[in-house]
Formats: sequence, C-alpha cells, structure tokens
Amino acid sequence: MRTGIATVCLSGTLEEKLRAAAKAGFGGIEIFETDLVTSPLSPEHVRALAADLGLGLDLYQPFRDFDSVPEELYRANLRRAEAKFRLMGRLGMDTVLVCSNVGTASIDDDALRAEQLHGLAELAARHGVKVAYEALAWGTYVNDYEHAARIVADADHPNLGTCLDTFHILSRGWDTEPIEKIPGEKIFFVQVADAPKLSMDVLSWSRHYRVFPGEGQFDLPKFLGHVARAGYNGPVSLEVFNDTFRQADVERTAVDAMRSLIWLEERTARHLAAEAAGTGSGAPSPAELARASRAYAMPLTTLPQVAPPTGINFAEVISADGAPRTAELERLLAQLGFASRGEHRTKPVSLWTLGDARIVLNRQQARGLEPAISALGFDVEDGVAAAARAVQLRAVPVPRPSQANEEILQAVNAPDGTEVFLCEDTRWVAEFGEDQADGPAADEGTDDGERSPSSAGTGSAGQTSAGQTSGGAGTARIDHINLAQPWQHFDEAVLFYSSVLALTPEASQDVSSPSGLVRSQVMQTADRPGGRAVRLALNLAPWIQSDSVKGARTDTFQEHVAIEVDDLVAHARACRGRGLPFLPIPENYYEDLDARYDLEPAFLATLRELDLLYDRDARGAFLHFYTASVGSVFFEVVQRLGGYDGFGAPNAPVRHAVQHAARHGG
Ligand SMILES: O=C(O)c1ccc(O)c(O)c1
Ligand SMILES: [Mg+2]
Repeated sequence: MRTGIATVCLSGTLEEKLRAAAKAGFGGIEIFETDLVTSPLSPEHVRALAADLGLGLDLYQPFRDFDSVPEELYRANLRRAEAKFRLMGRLGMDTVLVCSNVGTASIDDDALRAEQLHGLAELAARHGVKVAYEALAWGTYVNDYEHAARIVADADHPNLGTCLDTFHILSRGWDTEPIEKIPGEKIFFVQVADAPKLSMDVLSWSRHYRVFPGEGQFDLPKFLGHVARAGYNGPVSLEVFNDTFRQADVERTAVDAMRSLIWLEERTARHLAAEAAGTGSGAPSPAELARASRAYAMPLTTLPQVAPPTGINFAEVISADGAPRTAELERLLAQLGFASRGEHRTKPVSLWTLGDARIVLNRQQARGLEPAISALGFDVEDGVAAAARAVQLRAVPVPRPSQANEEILQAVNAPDGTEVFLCEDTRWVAEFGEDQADGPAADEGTDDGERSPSSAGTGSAGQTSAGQTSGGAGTARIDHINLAQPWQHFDEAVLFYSSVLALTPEASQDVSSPSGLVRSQVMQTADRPGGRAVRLALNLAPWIQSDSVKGARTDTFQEHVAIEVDDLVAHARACRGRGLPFLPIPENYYEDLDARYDLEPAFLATLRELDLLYDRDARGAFLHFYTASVGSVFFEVVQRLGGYDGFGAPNAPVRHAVQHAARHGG
C-alpha cells in the first residue's frame, strides 16, 4: 500500500514536514496550499528536495469553491485554476484536489456541475493534471461521496476522478459499501482520518478533532476493505486536522502517523481475510491473512500476529540509590506486605513480591529525580514475535546490553518513556537474591547473550520463588496500572497500546480534580471468567509535561500500581498494623456513600475506620484504598467482588482532591 501524509497534519515549516515525513518512511505527501505559500522555498526547490528525500508529491490541495456557480464566476474560476496548474507543473505534481463548493455555490444542478467539472478537467488535461473531486461533509449541495462519484461519472472525462475522505464519509454516517461500485480507476485519491464520535457541527469536528487511524472510533478497516475491492491502488494518505499534532514535535508525530497506517493496513488485511473466510470477527488463519493481503490490486503488508497479553508480569519503579525517597519507597512496600527478594546479582536493583505481584525497584536513577514508574512487564506467548511486531510498528527497542547469565528480555519504549517488556515467563526473578547460582538461568549465559527462547530452562524454579508469599497474604496480583500521559502523546499512546499490545480502548471518561479535568482512558484485554488479564488506565492532564526522563517531570502528576488481594479489609488492617501511610479519606465521602448505597452501619464504620473506598457496578462491588505518594508514585490495593469490572471511577475525584491537598500542604 502506498502511504502518504498531508502537510496539514504536521507542525513546522514545509521543509521540516517533508524531512519528517520522509524519515518516518512515507511514500508521498499532500501539499497544502498555505504550506507552499508561506514557504521561502521556490516550487522548483520543493520539487528537488522531495526528489532527494525519495518522497512523492502526490496531491496539491485544496482548490476550493469551483463548482455550482454562474457562468461569469465559472470563467474566473478556470483562470484561477490555470494558475494553479502552472504552479503544479513547476512542482512536478499531477493531481489536484477540488473540494465541493461550500462558499460561492448558488446553483443546485447536477448537469451544470458535471459540465463545469468537465471543463476544468479539459483545462487540466492540457497541463498534464488530474482533478480529484471530493465531497466535503458540509458542502452546500454536494456532501455525499456517492453524489460526487455520480457527477464525476456524468462528466465523463479521463482527467476527472473522485477523492474519498473517510472523515467526510463516516462523520455523516454514509454507508461505505457502495464504494465498491465506483470503478477503481475513477478513485483518484484516498484520504484517511479517524475521529472520536462527538456531537458537534461537522466542520469544527473535522478541523480540530481528527486523529490518526486507530486513535478514534471510525471503522476504517471496513472502509479501506471496500476501497481495495473497488480495485484502487493509489496513495492512502493521512489528512488529519488536529490542534495537538499541529504543535507537537514533528518527527514524533510523523512516526505516530506512520504507525497508524501500518496498523490500518494490517487491520484491513485482517478484515478482508475474516470476510473471505466468513469467520466474522474471529481471527483469520495465517494462510487466510496471506491470501487477503495479495487478493487485490492494492497489496497489504501484514505484521506478526500476537495475542493480547495474559497478565502483568511486573512493574518497575525507578528511584535514586541511597536517596531518602528510595528508603521511603522500600518502607512503603514492606508496609504493604511485600517481601524483599533480594538484590539483582549485577545491578543496584531489588525485587519485591506479594503473591504474584512483582515490583522491581531500580535504583539506577540519577540523584535529584523523583521516583517514577519506569517499566511494565506484560506476559506474552512469544516475546520475539511480539517485539518484532512492535518494531515493525515503529516502536523503539530499549537498548539493553546483555550480561552473561541474564535473561534476554524484549522491550520497547512506550510514547511516554515507560519501558514495555514482553515477558514469556518469570525466570528473570532467579537473578535476584543470594541463591542465584542455583537459578535455572545461571548456566545458560554466553558472551553474546543470544539464545532462543525455547532453549531456555523450564522456568519453574523462577515461577515458584516469585509466586511464594510471605506474611500469609493469600493470593495477590497486579490488578491494574495507571500511567500519567503528557497531553502531546495521549492519542499516540492509545494507538501504541492497541497496535503493539493488542489492548482494547474503552470509552474515555473525564474526572474532576482540583487542578483541572483529567481524561481517563482505560485500555484492557477482553472480559473473561475470573476477570480481565490486563487493565491499564492512561490519565491525560494538561499539566503533565513531556520529558524524555520520567522522573524529571515535576511531581504534580501521579501514577500508580494497584494490587488485587483476596481479603481487602484484613489486608488493610495488617497494613495499618505495619504503620502504612494511607491516603486519608474525608468524612463527607462516607456520608455520601451512605446516602447512595444505604450500607450496613458496621460495614460503613469499617470503611471509615480504615480509609477504604467502595463502589458498585451491575455485577458486583469494589473495595479499595490508596497509599500516600512517594514522588509521583503511589499504590492502590483493591478487591473485586462478584466480577466487578470497573476502577472505582466515582471515587477518583476524592483521590485527586486528597492528593492535591497533600501536595499543597493542605
Ligand atoms: O476543511 C477543509 O476545508 C478541507 C479541505 C480539504 C480537504 O480534503 C478536507 O477534507 C477538508
Ligand atoms: Mg479531505
């Protein structure tokens, strides 16, 4: 599939946009008129630069308000068009986008529109230019792609075709199936954008809220499947008007954009394969996928297929060695009931476990930085395949010098700088503690550190030692992780976790906090008996700053690890007995809880006594409490009763308010 991106998606100058698009691997670019008009580069220079960068100049756009006008205006429009065709000759561009008239249209007559567009195509042909006519969702008379395609058919000129733009089609809810009735050679260009479903006027929605494929709610694989079946094999080009992307780092945005097209391409192949096999939404077989990827004029590249993760293997917190905050973290873990499993054999890193919950405390952080959640391990079936998929999706591998005797773990960087480890087992825990020489990995080391995952030991020793619990806490596991996201990378993070890790985004929620609204985006694996395997909550707040070193951010944002236990009340009492600093919950909360749920007085008294929070959903109930924060990190302990499936969202504003007060000395 030929990929493209419109300059309007990116920040910077025209030259910066071209360079970033080329570096991210795009095949071509759409030049927005404003980007050229405001550039110091001559058209000839732009042409040479694009050629140097190996970037096709695929579309010049847009030419506005051409059709549906009286004769005199039509003549003036042709003159205006001819100037642009000459310019395109200098740029070496051969396709211009003409969008349906929104301003000067005064005549609603399809025959006249076909005649005027025919005249334009005739003029274009003399300049070697092709005209792609696009129905804008808010076009005065033409706002439906089928209507635009009919006019193009009526005009019947080889230099006139249509441009399909997913936003204009899906924002209006138009059926995409009839795309297949448009002859492939009459589709001159395809623009793709995703968007969250919002109820607002379509123009504002389009100009500010488009996002890259996979970051919104449109069914783009289905759309592109119809386009492939129509026989189209031209550029599939991103046209995303978005206030954030326009000001974010241009190279990052270009990579995010590229990832979105790689994702869309594979999803389209999967969609077509599933349809061909009649399996509906079920996963197609590798053979079916391979067949679908070659079945149409438009070749579709696929990726290594990976199943969603089956658990959270560990969470890593980073903090400076010997710093008071680090001692505070260690104390907090012990008070929570975690047992120290000792030091890593080569690094200043320790392992703490509570049942199957594993926290790695990495003390390699520079002094002066705040403790932060630095890495997450996910349980996957095949770490090498998962990492290969991630890298094909332009994720950056975490450089890890391999040491003799150490497990080789695959890891990539998430957009916020959190390292994401793809773990097949817990053999790595054998690298901690005194008896490490007996660990299953101890005799496996080689100088280059390379070995296939299947050549490793059984892993059972590691599993057992990590699974053992001290202090009789019963079973415990990591229930969810909550990460704070800088606003510049929020949509990118959603796409990253869905494309790389196969997590599914839920509808986002706004949570009030004293500093402003926090957008909470849950990404998780499928519901199943016994609960979801992986739950991740991404929190977006405007005051969270982007920084390559997480601990260098100010501590005005908070992230946490939530541990699920069997008996929360007993666990809370034991924690209290060990002197754990709980997040104190205001009395008003309990009065409101009582008003809402009419709880047993004795139960309510227990909640009050232990600073516990409570919630219910259609399936069950949720009990939880929070610890005080150390730097940006705190912990939550939860118990899910009767299949409760949420995160205690109604209690989140209470947590934000109390944490805010704690930070500001209130
Ligand atoms: O918002 C616009 O004006 C506009 C212009 C050109 C396009 O291709 C488009 O989708 C929207
Ligand atoms: Mg468009």
